[in-house]
Amino acid sequence: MNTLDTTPLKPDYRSGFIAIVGRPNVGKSTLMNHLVGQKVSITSKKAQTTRHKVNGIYTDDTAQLVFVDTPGFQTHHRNALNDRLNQNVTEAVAGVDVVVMVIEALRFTDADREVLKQLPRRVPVLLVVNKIDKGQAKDAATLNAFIDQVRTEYDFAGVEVVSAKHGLRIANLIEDLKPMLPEGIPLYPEDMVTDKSSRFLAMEIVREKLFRYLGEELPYAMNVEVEQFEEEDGLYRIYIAVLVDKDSQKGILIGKGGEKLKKISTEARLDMEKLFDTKVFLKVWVKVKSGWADDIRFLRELGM
Ligand SMILES: Nc1nc2c(ncn2[C@@H]2O[C@H](COP(=O)(O)OP(=O)(O)OP(=O)(O)O)[C@@H](O)[C@H]2O)c(=O)[nH]1
Repeated sequence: MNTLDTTPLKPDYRSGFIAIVGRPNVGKSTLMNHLVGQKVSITSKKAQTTRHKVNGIYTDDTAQLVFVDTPGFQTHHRNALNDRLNQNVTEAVAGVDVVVMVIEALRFTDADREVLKQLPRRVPVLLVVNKIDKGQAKDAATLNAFIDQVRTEYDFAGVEVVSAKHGLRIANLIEDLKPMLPEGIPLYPEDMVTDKSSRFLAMEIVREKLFRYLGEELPYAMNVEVEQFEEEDGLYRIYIAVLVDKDSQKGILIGKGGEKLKKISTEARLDMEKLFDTKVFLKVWVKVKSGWADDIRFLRELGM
């Protein structure tokens, strides 16, 4: 924490908060992971994997960019959980210095328009066109025509094109963002990439595995809770419960002979060992909690 005190005040140093918004699956988490150079948010091929906002922090000699990752918008699956997800988007955006609106190249939909509608007019919005590595988007004329079209939808402060997955033009994006931030000292220690606890990151890793290994709908009916997290002689002991709605879901998650749950736990443990740079003992088990997604009080207990 000393870093804050010892950081010399550089002239023109910039620092501030940036919200990354966009409809589900446009690549917000992938982008943030590249921006901060470490896996702090989770990614998945399925939509809506980001439930908590995660702060990713990028620091260099001239600026500190603090990213707030927001959950995607959810238009189907209406329940109390999704109402809170949408509420979180507006909350996360209030009070930031810049909004990064991520869209997919050559694909601008009503869901994107919905996101734009939620943005406060007084905050500058940088349009980031992601997935430029894909198909027709590689053709500059096609991409430019698409961008011109999207620019008619909103008064964007600027436009950048990237491929988050391949780390293309991420440095350009960082340079675009710097002058959009106010002058000021670093808000966090320079070596910090996230203000989320190890506990939170452990939970996110397990959630990512659930999305990766279960069918389309199932993970939406699940949540993950860290029951115990202990550090002892360089070993992390982590006990994680997966909460499901029904017995049948429990069966699917555990799999034949416990195989699926074992695979999920093993992969999660390996990711955690890499992230925490230490040995991890991980136990994941399944609990049935009927109707949890509609129980607001329960969501609060989970910190949502
Ligand atoms: N081809 C290509 N795929 C990408 C790119 N960026 C992200 N993806 C893929 O798009 C999918 C969704 O990425 P995420 O980062 O999880 O998207 P998200 O916007 O955070 O999604 P939610 O959490 O649902 O809001 C994943 O399969 C990524 O690998 C890109 O630049 N190019």
